[in-house]
Amino acid sequence: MREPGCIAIDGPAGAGKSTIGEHLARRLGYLYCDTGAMYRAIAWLALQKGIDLNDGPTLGKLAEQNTILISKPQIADGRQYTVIIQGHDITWDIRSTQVGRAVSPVSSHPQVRSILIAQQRAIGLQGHIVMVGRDIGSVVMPDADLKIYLTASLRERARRRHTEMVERMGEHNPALPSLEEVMSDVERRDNTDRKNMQPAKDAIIIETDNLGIEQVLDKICHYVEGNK
Ligand SMILES: Nc1ncnc2c1ncn2[C@@H]1O[C@H](COP(=O)(O)OP(=O)(O)O)[C@@H](O)[C@H]1O
Ligand SMILES: Nc1ccn([C@@H]2O[C@H](COP(=O)(O)OP(=O)(O)O)[C@@H](O)[C@H]2O)c(=O)n1
Repeated sequence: MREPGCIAIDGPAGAGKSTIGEHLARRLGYLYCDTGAMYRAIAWLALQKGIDLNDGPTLGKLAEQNTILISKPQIADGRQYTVIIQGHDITWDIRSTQVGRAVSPVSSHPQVRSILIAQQRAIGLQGHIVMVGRDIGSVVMPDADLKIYLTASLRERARRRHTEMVERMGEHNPALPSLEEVMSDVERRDNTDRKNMQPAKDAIIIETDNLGIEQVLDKICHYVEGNK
């Protein structure tokens, strides 16, 4: 079998898609594309412009009229990549709690999805890419050579997300949400995302509750080897 050209990694919030996806891309020398960052960028812009998050047509136009630039990190501050929209570096802004609460309603609109999915497909056609998100294996790149669906329990995913926030914001930051608040945010996002988050029928599902990052990576590399 030939080397996998496109590897799709899907799954719910906190399953490990971005971490595993970036490590895998680096190990294979592949491009890495985090499609969630694109939806988050549109959500951020919508919040900036005070656009109603239920207004699909206007949000679709916003996605159509604004280029999202995602490039290699120019700043060594722990970022995986740099996200720029309308000349603003919003790499960390898109990780805010506010954007986290807005992104699912924004991404639920077909007018937004059709624009971003077309852009994601164009990126995927470059080949030798690890693309992460919710619907990569099922919708964006249905012919992907390898489809992985990562998941974990809600509690574990909320714990991971909260730990990440403590590391980024500092444990005494007054803006730091509690683990319970993070868990309800993740659960709310799961519920809104559910429609667009069904694993592809040919996806390999990996439960990661009791697996460390390296163990998940090794599992996936085993499938990559098997795919060659
Ligand atoms: N298998 C794992 N075990 C423990 N922590 C993990 C695992 N996978 C990811 N993490 C950590 O959980 C947090 C969320 O992971 P991330 O890759 O951002 O998830 P997603 O992109 O699916 O939302 C990160 O801090 C990451 O280091
Ligand atoms: N391919 C994708 C990727 C993200 N999304 C949406 O964008 C949101 C943020 O995606 P993300 O990958 O950054 O979120 P995390 O899983 O990293 O928390 C998700 O909760 C979905 O609502 C989507 O609808 N389709």
